[in-house]
Amino acid sequence: MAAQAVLRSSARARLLSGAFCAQRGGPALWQHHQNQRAFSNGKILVEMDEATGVAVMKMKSPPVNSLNLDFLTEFSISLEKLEIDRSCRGLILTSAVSKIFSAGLDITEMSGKSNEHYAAFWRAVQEMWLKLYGSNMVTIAAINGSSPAGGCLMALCCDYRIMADNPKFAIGLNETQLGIVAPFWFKDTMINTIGNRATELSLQLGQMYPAPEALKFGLVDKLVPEDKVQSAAAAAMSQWLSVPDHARQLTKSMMRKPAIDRLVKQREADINNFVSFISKDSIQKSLQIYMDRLKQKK
Ligand SMILES: CCCCCCCCCCCCC/C=C/C(=O)SCCNC(=O)CCNC(=O)[C@H](O)C(C)(C)COP(=O)(O)OP(=O)(O)OC[C@H]1O[C@@H](n2cnc3c(N)ncnc32)[C@H](O)[C@@H]1OP(=O)(O)O
Repeated sequence: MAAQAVLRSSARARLLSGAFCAQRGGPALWQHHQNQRAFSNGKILVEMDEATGVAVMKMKSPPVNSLNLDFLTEFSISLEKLEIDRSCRGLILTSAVSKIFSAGLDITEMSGKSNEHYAAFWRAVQEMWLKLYGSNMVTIAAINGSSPAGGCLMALCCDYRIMADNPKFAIGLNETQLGIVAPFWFKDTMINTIGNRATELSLQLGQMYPAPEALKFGLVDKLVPEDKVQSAAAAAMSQWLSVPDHARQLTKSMMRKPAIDRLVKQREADINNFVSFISKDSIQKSLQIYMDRLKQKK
């Protein structure tokens, strides 16, 4: 719990000092309506049911909910706001963009930018992972669309994953297909979910799994019809919330702390690795080819 406590207190200090807020022009405030509360800060909408203590976080950054620096900053602020709210016990993470959960890291943030920008971007990716993977809340991903790479990572950070039963929606860590490499903490998160051998296959091949295959691999826990994803997530949430918080939280921490501590210890080295890797000409070329292909498929 120590690393978690450090993380939580440093994030809280930043939040309260307004470091994020100054950049974004102030924190979004809760709007109250009967026993519902909501706030939105542009790319993310959070609705909280005060009766159940469950918040639904909807990513709404069209066209594909790609994770750019602004999005990641808003995501971390929103998550921290819920984390410090004692009345919030559970979080359902989903998308407000049709057919897409999240397209993963925004490739344009990793192309043609300065090393300072790459470092700031990577720190924000780390922050998102540390907060979501280390959350004390029950976290459930309601995966209502495709979810490659960083999108898959977000889902894997949650305690439970429910996906729309549509073979057109795929999920996986496909980094090698872009000519890049999933860092050790992406790998650890996947190993902790589906095991070593399945992760090795999956990562080397950069495999994207259509929903039914993702279920077979244990990458998601349950498939339901597309229009039942939210209600199934709410039902699963009430089951998870029936477990006493303190026991569940300590168990979660016991399972995840080694991975979290590993990144916390090597955070700066990991940023330096990312910057020197991503700024290589050969890597920039691979990303350019991948982006060109994405645009050509239209
Ligand atoms: C010892 C080892 C050392 C190693 C050191 C390691 C260091 C670390 C290395 C780096 C690690 C980086 C980790 C990266 C993680 C990532 O998340 S990379 C991103 C991966 N994402 C993808 O591959 C998704 C690509 N997108 C798609 O497959 C499809 O777009 C979609 C999500 C399935 C949606 O399809 P569709 O609805 O048909 O929409 P499109 O027309 O394809 O897209 C709409 C527009 O959005 C743009 N776009 C899509 N995805 C992204 C993205 N990820 N980033 C930025 N932009 C994206 C797309 O180009 C379209 O744009 P326009 O043409 O301008 O409309």
